[in-house]
Order: sequence, then C-alpha cells, then structure tokens
Amino acid sequence: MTPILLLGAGRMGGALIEGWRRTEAFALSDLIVRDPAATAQAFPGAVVNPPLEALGAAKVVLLAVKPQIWREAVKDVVPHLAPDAIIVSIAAGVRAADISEAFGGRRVARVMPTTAVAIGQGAASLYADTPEALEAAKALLAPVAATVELADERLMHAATAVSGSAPAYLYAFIEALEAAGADQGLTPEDSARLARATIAGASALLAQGGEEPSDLRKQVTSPGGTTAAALSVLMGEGGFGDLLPKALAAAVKRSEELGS
Ligand SMILES: NC(=O)c1ccc[n+]([C@@H]2O[C@H](COP(=O)([O-])OP(=O)(O)OC[C@H]3O[C@@H](n4cnc5c(N)ncnc54)[C@H](OP(=O)(O)O)[C@@H]3O)[C@@H](O)[C@H]2O)c1
Ligand code: PRO
Repeated sequence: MTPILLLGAGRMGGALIEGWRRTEAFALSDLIVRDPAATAQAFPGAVVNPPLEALGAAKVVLLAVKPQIWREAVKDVVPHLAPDAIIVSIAAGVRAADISEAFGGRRVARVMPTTAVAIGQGAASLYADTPEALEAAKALLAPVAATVELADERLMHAATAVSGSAPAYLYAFIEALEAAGADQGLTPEDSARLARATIAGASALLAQGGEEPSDLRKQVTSPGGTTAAALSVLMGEGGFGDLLPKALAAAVKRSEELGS
C-alpha cells in the first residue's frame, strides 16, 4: 500500500493526512506529496515535491486536486507511475473510466470522504472497478471513516450530496441558529456557545447508536410545547422536507456537471 502518492494536499488531502497520522494508519514517512503549495515543514517526514522520476515508487495514488484541473494536473505524472499503481480519486463527479483512461488504463477507485476524516470520524462512500482498487480504497479510508460501498458508480452523485457536501449544510444550519439566537436577545457569544454545545451533544447522542433520529426528536418535543412550535415551521411547508430534496438535487446536478 505504501508509499502513497498524494496529488494535491489541500483541505481534503490534508485532512486525510492528518487522520492517518492521528489514527496511526499511515505515517508521514509513508507519503509522497505532490502539491505546489506543500512544503517539507508542513509534512515533516514525507517526501514533498520530489523529481517526477521518484513517483514510480508509489503503490497507490490519491487524486485530490480540484475536478476542474485534474486532467492538467496528472499529465506530467502519469508517464512516471508504476504500471500496477492503483489510483484512488476523491475528485467530485469525475468518472472512474475517464480517470483510468487518463492514467493509462490503471485500476481506479473513487471515494467521497468528509472532512472529519481528520479526526478519524469521517464518512466515505467507495466505488471501484476492480477488487484490488476497492481494497486500496478501503485501506485508505476505513481507518478514518465509516465506509459505504456503492454498487453503481452513478450513486456517487447522491452520496456526494448526502455525505461529502453535507457537513457544510450542518455548519450553515449552526450559523443560522446562532444568528437567530442573537436576534432573540442572547449575546452572540452566549448564542454560539449554546448552539455549538447543543449540536455537539445531540450528535454524540445519535452517534452512541440504538435510537433513530425520529425517536431522539420526539424525546425533545413535548406535545403543545416550544419545540413543536419551532418544528411546525422547520418541518412544515417550505421546511426541511421541501428544502433538502431541492438542495440535494442541486448538488447531484453539479456533481454530474463536474464529471462531464
Ligand atoms: N473539501 C471537501 O470537503 C471535499 C470532500 C470530498 C471530496 N473533495 C474533493 O477533493 C478534491 C480537493 O478538494 P479540496 O477541497 O481539498 O481543494 P483544495 O483545498 O483546493 O486542494 C487542492 C490542492 O491541490 C493543489 N494543486 C493545484 N494544482 C496541482 C497540481 N497540478 N498538482 C498537485 N496539486 C495541485 C492545490 O494547490 P493551490 O491551492 O496552490 O492551487 C491545493 O493545495 C476535489 O476534487 C474535491 O471534489 C473535497
Ligand atoms: N466538497 C466538494 C465540493 O463542494 C465535494 C464534496 C465536498 O464540490
């Protein structure tokens, strides 16, 4: 499995590196990092931006650049890779067949991770065109994420919408909750402290397992009480039931566009 070559070590490549370090799944010395912004100080022990000839050592290549530039970014690299190197792509929307073609027919897995891989608590959807590529994807992601294997590559668009992008929906919700609390008279600091601790605690209760989100919701919702009043807005007309299908459809559409 090692060395692992990272093509791109920005927000998500960097989050994976941090998660592997924390969980001790892979050490920095297992990594070759290729990214114009990367420095040896940022990744001590890793081989950073070596000459192209050194890339032939890589057993697995993590494609972690923006979908808009991936073809350009891999051009120089491909001729120097080992013929049996496995490509694991996290690029949103980009199809395995296109990646395999650009990488000279090498085996390809696609992965859609979340940023919490950095603390070993991510989620990751996996799809691969060969068992070996799937094993490589699992070896990279299982130490840092709850994984789901997709039977059909087209489901990667939906997985991106419901998982890869979804931490941002939650953070946007928290931003709005904090602002609304301040509108009701709390200081911004108190509103932020209450909102963040509430969301973190509620997530921990869910993560503990054994109870459905709907059960946990009912435990908070006294008949005729304050929560029911708020939920009549959030779950009523124009609420989550209307908004989230539209939001996910927009993410799916964009994922499809990024791959075309
Ligand atoms: N962020 C997420 O939550 C998330 C989740 C799942 C999947 N993804 C996927 O992960 C990929 C990376 O996203 P990101 O959010 O990590 O973006 P990012 O922070 O911009 O990281 C991409 C990195 O690639 C570098 N880069 C640019 N050209 C390169 C080249 N030719 N060779 C090697 N590296 C190059 C960039 O450097 P410069 O900044 O100097 O250009 C940057 O450091 C995307 O395909 C995205 O769809 C992201
Ligand atoms: N970040 C990437 C995007 O916004 C892919 C999922 C999360 O396109």
